[in-house]
Amino acid sequence: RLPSGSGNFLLVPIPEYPLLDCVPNKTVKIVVLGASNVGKTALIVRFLTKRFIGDYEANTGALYSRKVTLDGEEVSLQIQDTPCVALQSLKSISIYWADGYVLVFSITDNSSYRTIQPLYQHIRRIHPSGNIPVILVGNKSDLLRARQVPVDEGETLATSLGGVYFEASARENHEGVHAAFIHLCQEVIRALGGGNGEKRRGGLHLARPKSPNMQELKRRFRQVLSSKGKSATTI
Ligand SMILES: Nc1nc2c(ncn2[C@@H]2O[C@H](COP(=O)(O)OP(=O)(O)OP(=O)(O)O)[C@@H](O)[C@H]2O)c(=O)[nH]1
Repeated sequence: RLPSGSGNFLLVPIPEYPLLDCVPNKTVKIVVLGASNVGKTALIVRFLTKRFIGDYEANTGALYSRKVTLDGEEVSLQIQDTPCVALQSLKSISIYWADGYVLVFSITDNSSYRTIQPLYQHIRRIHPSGNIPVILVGNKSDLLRARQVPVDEGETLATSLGGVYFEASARENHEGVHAAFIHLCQEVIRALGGGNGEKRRGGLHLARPKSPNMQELKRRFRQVLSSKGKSATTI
């Protein structure tokens, strides 16, 4: 369990905003999926607290709820951590509920990379008609000597899933993790506010360019990155 005497470990559970405190009609729901031990919980905690938690209680499938500011808009973000990936057990986890998915593998574990494709197929089955926003995260990028999955394989896989690939280290830094989650949130907002039909929700009116193009997306992404020091989270 928790090693004693280390100031680097988060010893208290992360408090959640009560769901009632959510920003009305502006909720982004994200599920984090991947094989066991790839760092799903560590990534979520790093994103929400900027801290790395080492060893801690087993992942029980916590739901984290936070307010974040995206492009000047306050949004309630709900992130579901999932304890395992056995496809049959996914049915019992509320992944149907999600607006977007973070698919995580560890760059040091080829088998975790191979779980991504079947996981994605499962997501497609439950969202057959929609372009459901997905990102692929290769975690543990600090363990370069133990790398089993080359960067280009991550990129190729992400492209085939229709998403973007991020390498990150929940252990070493906040930036890559932050960039990945913020990118997904923006994709979700675009999908919810746009007209893909399946996921449009009544009452959700988020500012978005009428015809988003790559230049505009890059500009907004740079904006988020340059303000990262000010923290996009409200915790
Ligand atoms: N070196 C390194 N270790 C990491 C990183 N992220 C997580 N870990 C370690 O990997 C182990 C697994 O991390 P978790 O966050 O529990 O992984 P998980 O995917 O939530 O695991 P499950 O609860 O089994 O689903 C822990 O010992 C973490 O300290 C990372 O970026 N680099």
